[in-house]
Amino acid sequence: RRRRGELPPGPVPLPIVGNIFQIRGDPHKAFAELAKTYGPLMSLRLGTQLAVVISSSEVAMEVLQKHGQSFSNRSIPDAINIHGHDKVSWNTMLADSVGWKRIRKLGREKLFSHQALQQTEGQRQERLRKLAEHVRGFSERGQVMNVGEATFTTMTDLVFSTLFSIDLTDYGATDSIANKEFKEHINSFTRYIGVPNVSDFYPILAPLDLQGVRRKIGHHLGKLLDFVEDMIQKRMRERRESDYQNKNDFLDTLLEIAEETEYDLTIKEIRHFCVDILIAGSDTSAATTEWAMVELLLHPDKMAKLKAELKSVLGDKSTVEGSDISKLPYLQATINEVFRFHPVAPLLGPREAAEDTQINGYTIPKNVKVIVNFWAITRDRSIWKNPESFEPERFLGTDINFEGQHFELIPFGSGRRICPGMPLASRMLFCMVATLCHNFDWELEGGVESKLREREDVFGLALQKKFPLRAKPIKV
Ligand code: HEM
Repeated sequence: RRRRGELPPGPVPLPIVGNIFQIRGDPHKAFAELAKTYGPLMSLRLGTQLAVVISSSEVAMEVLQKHGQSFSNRSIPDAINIHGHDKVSWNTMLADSVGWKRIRKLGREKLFSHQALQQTEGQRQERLRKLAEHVRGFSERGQVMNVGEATFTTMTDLVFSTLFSIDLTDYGATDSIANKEFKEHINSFTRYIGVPNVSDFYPILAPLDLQGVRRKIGHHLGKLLDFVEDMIQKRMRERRESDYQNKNDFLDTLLEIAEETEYDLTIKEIRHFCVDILIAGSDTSAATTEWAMVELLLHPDKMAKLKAELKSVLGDKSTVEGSDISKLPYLQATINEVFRFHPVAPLLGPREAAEDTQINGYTIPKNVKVIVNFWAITRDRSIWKNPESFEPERFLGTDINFEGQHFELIPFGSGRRICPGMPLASRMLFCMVATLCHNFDWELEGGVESKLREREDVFGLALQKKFPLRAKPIKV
């Protein structure tokens, strides 16, 4: 029995800095190391701020599901408090606000439902066809290609075309300058969001923005907002023309909704909402695809099994559709294993306690930051045999999936705040990996040394590869 109000155990904090110096290197790894001593429910003091870190699937279920109501708000980094983004962003709005409930409903019913995704399937098929064509060019010239760059471009393109029906590589100027700039803004945004910020550890210093993180984020966010504003204004002009043909993309759906009264959606909200989707959807999906290709290239036996399955199900078809996925169990097992082995959001989206809550006899006080260390769960030996090796077979014959009910595999989070883009992300991921593996054999550039560095990553909003994957495609 514990005293009411007793905090979860944790390392003794030093005056002023708290436990900051015990979090060296990547935070997910440092938290997992500390949890070996202090357990799966641990308190840390980061500067003046108290945080609670969860490191087991059982406690994750308590927090995200059983007490989900109390932990549905996000902990908002100071750097986001710019351009009014924190007030209207899907990611930061309070879970009991009218705005957040409305945007979730809209996502569920109008954008990411099975029917809505069927409507935008054509857009994605076209992008996948282009990807296959692009890779074929390299195979015909016998050249090594930057697979990471191609997956990022295609994923951003897939998200972009689902939103705006525009091919990012053709947008704007005669070459792909817009594409490069766009990538640069998304990459920089996600990189700076991952930077430990003094303003978050000592909120009293936040107005000074000592590291300039808010200013830098503001620059990139501003560019993305301007970019989307152009899209919206252009589309609104087009929609006023009498012969306008509906493009059936997210933007048309959102503008239609804004014209109705049921959702009470404003153009400003649409602007921030589209930027949220571009940021949340591009890097995460692209990094996961790149990690999938890395592991398949490092494991030729798994690649051979996958190719055999694709050949037997798809035959001569060169692209894969959403409806094919259920017939491809080894592909599903491979993607599950990639989500486990390389979780691109290792700490999910940090939450904040809305009220004092009792978990396992300890008290998590109101307003405290709550971090679920999904990475620690993916390395938990009591759940996974040989967690340090890549084995899709571990998922064959099990009913474990990533949809938020199996707490040992929650790459998209769980509960009320689960990733709304999961149905789109998983479709894009399955189709892209299948397209790259079904149509080509691959040779990894470099020898053993390059193989060792293939798994090095960089922490940010998405856990990215440190060195882009380079390999030679060979047309089959
Ligand atoms: C592999 C791809 C992706 C991964 C691993 C991923 C992961 C996540 C995670 C872990 C969260 C926080 C969930 C939680 O707190 O429980 C999240 C939130 C979110 N994701 Fe994703 N995501 C992916 C792709 C996408 C895509 C494609 C979109 C949109 C098209 C998207 C839109 C969002 C949004 C808007 C939120 C904030 C939701 C809210 O706070 O209500 N994500 N995602």
